[in-house]
Amino acid sequence: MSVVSTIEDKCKACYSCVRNCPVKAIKVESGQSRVVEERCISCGNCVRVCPQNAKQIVSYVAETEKFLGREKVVALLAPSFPASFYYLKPNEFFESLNELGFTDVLEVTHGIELTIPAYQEFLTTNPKMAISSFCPAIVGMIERQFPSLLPYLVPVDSAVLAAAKYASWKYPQSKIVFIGPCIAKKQEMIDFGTGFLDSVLTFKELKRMFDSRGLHDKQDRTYKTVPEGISSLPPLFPISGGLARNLDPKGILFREEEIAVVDGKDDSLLFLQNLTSGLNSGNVKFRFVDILLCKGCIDGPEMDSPLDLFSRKHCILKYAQSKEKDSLGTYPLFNLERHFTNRYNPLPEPTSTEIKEILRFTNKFTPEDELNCGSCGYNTCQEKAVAVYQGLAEIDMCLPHLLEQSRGEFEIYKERLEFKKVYKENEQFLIGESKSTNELRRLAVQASRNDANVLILGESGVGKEVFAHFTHFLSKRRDNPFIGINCTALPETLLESELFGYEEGAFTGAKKGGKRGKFEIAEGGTILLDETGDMSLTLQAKLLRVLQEREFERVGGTRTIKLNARIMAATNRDLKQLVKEGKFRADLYYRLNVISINIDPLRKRKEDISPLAINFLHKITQTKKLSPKIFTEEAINCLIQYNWPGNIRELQNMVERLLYTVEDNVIQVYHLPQFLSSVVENHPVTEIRPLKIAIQDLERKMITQALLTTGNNRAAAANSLGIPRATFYLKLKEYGLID
Ligand SMILES: Nc1ncnc2c1ncn2[C@@H]1O[C@H](COP(=O)(O)OP(=O)(O)OP(=O)(O)O)[C@@H](O)[C@H]1O
Repeated sequence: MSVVSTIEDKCKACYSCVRNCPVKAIKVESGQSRVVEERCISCGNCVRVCPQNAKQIVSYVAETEKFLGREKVVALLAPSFPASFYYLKPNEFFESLNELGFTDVLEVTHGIELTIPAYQEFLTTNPKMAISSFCPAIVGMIERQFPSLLPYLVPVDSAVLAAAKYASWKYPQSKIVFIGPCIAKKQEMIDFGTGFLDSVLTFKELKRMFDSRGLHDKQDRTYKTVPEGISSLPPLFPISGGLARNLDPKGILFREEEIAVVDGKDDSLLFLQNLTSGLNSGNVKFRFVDILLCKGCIDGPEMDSPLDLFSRKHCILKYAQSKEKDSLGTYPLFNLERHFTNRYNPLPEPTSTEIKEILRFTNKFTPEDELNCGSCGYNTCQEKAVAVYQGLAEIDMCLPHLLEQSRGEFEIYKERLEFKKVYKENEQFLIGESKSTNELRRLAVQASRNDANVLILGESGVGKEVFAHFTHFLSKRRDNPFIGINCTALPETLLESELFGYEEGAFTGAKKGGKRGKFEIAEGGTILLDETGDMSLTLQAKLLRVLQEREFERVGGTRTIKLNARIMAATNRDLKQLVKEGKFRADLYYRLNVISINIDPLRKRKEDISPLAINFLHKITQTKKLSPKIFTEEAINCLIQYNWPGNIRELQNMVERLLYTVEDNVIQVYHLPQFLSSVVENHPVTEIRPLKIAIQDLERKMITQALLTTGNNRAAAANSLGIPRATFYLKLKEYGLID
């Protein structure tokens, strides 16, 4: 259970908590920051810095109020109280506690007296360095981030736990309530305090309780006698270095230069990092490290004091002067032994390629683009990219990027329009880095310089239409329409009227005033006859005439219309074979085949897979307004290894599916469907998995094999599989093999 949580309505995603969390325990999800329990050390920095008060700490106030006034209750008082309740004299403060229902007051300083001998013994018997374990946030940090330092933590109870043991012994049948400035003590109670501590209140919570009973107004009251539990040891340890002074006031255990006094979250973190590497290289000379995550307990997150640190320290010293004793009291023997747990659970580290990929999402392509402004809560753009990879940050949480997006959308649009005619812009049509795609680019540029007919061959989904479109955009026809028409999708007569148009009354159901056909609509532009191989022989003859004469008539019309469109044709069928079989006119074939382009299947140009997948990820994310994601290198590897029978279309559909189904920022191998991940993992065929999925896999394989063996003849493929053509089409759609 985490002692800190977020009040969702209040969190406004300012990332203050992200910025101030020393252990990366804040995760931003859907614009809300939440505490990651396993990583949190309960230091309370997020509570302290949240401008919206959106972080709340677990409260035991209600529970405590239930036993106050009804049972014997001991207030176990942290020694920093004079700096928080500076406006009350100690006796007035004790009196207020008494009026609230506390029957006894016992100072945590007793815990110091109890633990000092154990610390001294540890230091005397252990020649190695020792790190104080009083600060629960530091212990939490070492357990989670610096496991190699665990053996150096002094295995002795904290002063609070020792004092709680003493209080339980001294006041049997009483409830023990620790009151202090620390949030991590709440976690310490949950983890170790069972049987000794019944509640933990913070100074802030206590003040609210005082307020509700009007106890702050009652000053100048005197406690009848000094409470029995008041220790006479000067309580110096809420001040940085105080423990070391309490521990070895005469400098017997260690020399001044052998003590490291460290405080504050940034210094502590840096110190522990340096200490870890120093120990590795044998460069550490300290005997004792007195370390606190805050700048002393007087800087605790729940001090609730307007005084500056110097004044707080002054309050403590003043109170300490009222204590005269410099020798320790005598106490019964308690078992103060303590164990620590290795909670180290490192987050995955991205490769530099993965970091680059994440940075691209917020338009950071070069080191100069990385502003390192810190507005996302991370010191550098690279750090933030790592957090994205680790699932702690969201890809688009970049203020300059969001500003640029909203401010610059219009400008960018304008700019794009201006660039429309420039080759560079059009180049984006054809994504891919393979030799084969580069060659396609070259051929497109070449083809764009003339008006010759183009025949584009290649398996289904390889990008034949994309190529045609690209060539059109490079040509001088670019400002006129590019019209694609699928010749298999329509029955013969409908296709004819779609291509040639029709006159009014040409057939039953013909529109009034007739209709322009694609040849007319494409005026000045380009027309792509897709799947030409499936055209009927009658239509082939009509098409041949158009290509020869460059003129045509509408269906039912007599007026001759000049063709002013460039003709391109595409097919996934083997046209030469169809010619041999008498299914495709040889003369039409030669007419179309002036420029012939053969596009390789995706499995033969693997270098294209990664850029294509990444490009689809970006495009689909933007157009469908989905949350951005990246692939791990291993996941991309799986995509590369697979042979993509449905080619680029299949890849595109797969990326879209993953964007919908994967909730994390990063698409990992285990998110991929089995037929993709197994390429890399090499699962045995005998592997037991859900039957439905196994059947789907097999079905998919059979379909792609049928397409391969029939030379992409869908009717023949359906026939060989023994299923109706309509069902076959549905299956192709289901497996992303057609749109
Ligand atoms: N080089 C490429 N860059 C970006 N996207 C591409 C590329 N090639 C193909 N695509 C995408 O893949 C899908 C299929 O492409 P296209 O329709 O051009 O293939 P095709 O070979 O004409 O298919 P079919 O034979 O089934 O008509 C489209 O969504 C297209 O945007």
